[in-house]
Amino acid sequence: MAVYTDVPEPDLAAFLARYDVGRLLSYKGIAEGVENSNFLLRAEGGTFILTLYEKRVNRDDLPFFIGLMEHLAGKGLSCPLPVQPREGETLGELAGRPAALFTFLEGMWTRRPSAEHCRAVGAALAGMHLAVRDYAGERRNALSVDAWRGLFEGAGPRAGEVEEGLPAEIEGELRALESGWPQGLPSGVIHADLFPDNVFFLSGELSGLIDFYFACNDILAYDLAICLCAWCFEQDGAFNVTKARGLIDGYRSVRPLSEAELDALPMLARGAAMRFLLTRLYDWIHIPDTSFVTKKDPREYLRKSRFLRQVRDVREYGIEREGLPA
Ligand SMILES: Nc1ncnc2c1ncn2[C@@H]1O[C@H](COP(=O)(O)OP(=O)(O)OP(=O)(O)O)[C@@H](O)[C@H]1O
Ligand SMILES: N[C@@H](CCO)C(=O)O
Repeated sequence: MAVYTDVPEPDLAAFLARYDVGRLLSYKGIAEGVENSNFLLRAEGGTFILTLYEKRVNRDDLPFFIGLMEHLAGKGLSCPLPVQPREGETLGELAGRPAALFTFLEGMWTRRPSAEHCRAVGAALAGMHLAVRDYAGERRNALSVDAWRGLFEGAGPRAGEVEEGLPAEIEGELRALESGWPQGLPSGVIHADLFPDNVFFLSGELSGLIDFYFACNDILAYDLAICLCAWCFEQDGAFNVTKARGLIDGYRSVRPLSEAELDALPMLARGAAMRFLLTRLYDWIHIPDTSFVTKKDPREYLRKSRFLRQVRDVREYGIEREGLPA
């Protein structure tokens, strides 16, 4: 479970005294998530999420993330809004860690996304891409194509323990990605981790997006490619074209994709599968089995990568291109 840092009640009460939220009524750790410690907190002034930023999040990036959520909420996008203290910085310190308080977002994430969920996610992602066009913050994507080889080397020879022949297979795919990675496509701030557990639905409607802690500047269509990987495969590994069509058409209903973006999508999707294969592989090898963090299976993304490597044209995702038959 993701509560790495214990928070003694007197420390929390002192932290909360900076805010206009009244007295602390209760708080409990949230088991989900792996990066940070999150607490559900009830105070006289309402229900909030308290986040303590753990080691894997770079302190210098926090103003970018917090500013981004403030910007998005200011544009009417439903996401956690950092609560402003009466005075001082939004980002405080609690139990020796950087900490901030956020508004609570109603809803639940869906474990069984439908094509309609995918359409809603596509539209919300495009809405985010439009909303961040005038966000001044910038953050390099430390997990983009130029970082994958380092991650792979960091996994080391033990990658072969996950599956025989895996190092050679990754090496071949990395070369293809490094030489064929698209250039010059529209870029901006992307979410970069918009998996089902980061999208809330309420009564069938999308109620908000959370977890902006991988957000960075990169190719906009790469964000859509990440969603394609995360939302459009069934649990048995089969690709679902109806979901892919929903996702991409949902996106295009808000922000049209250029021909160049459509052409690039198959390569971007291969890259997305590689990114999550490699980060999962790295954790699989380096996080001890005794850790309380549930490690995610890299083989899921290996299977997705294998499928996505066969795709030659975006129409194989079930969508139509203007002027071209599907
Ligand atoms: N603003 C919010 N409103 C309601 N629930 C929230 C909010 N923020 C976080 N949560 C809850 O906390 C959980 C963990 O949050 P989050 O995904 O941001 O953590 P994380 O450690 O960064 O996770 P990840 O491993 O996905 O990077 C969510 O699944 C959700 O249940
Ligand atoms: N969404 C990532 C975890 C990091 O947030 C994964 O499934 O590998």
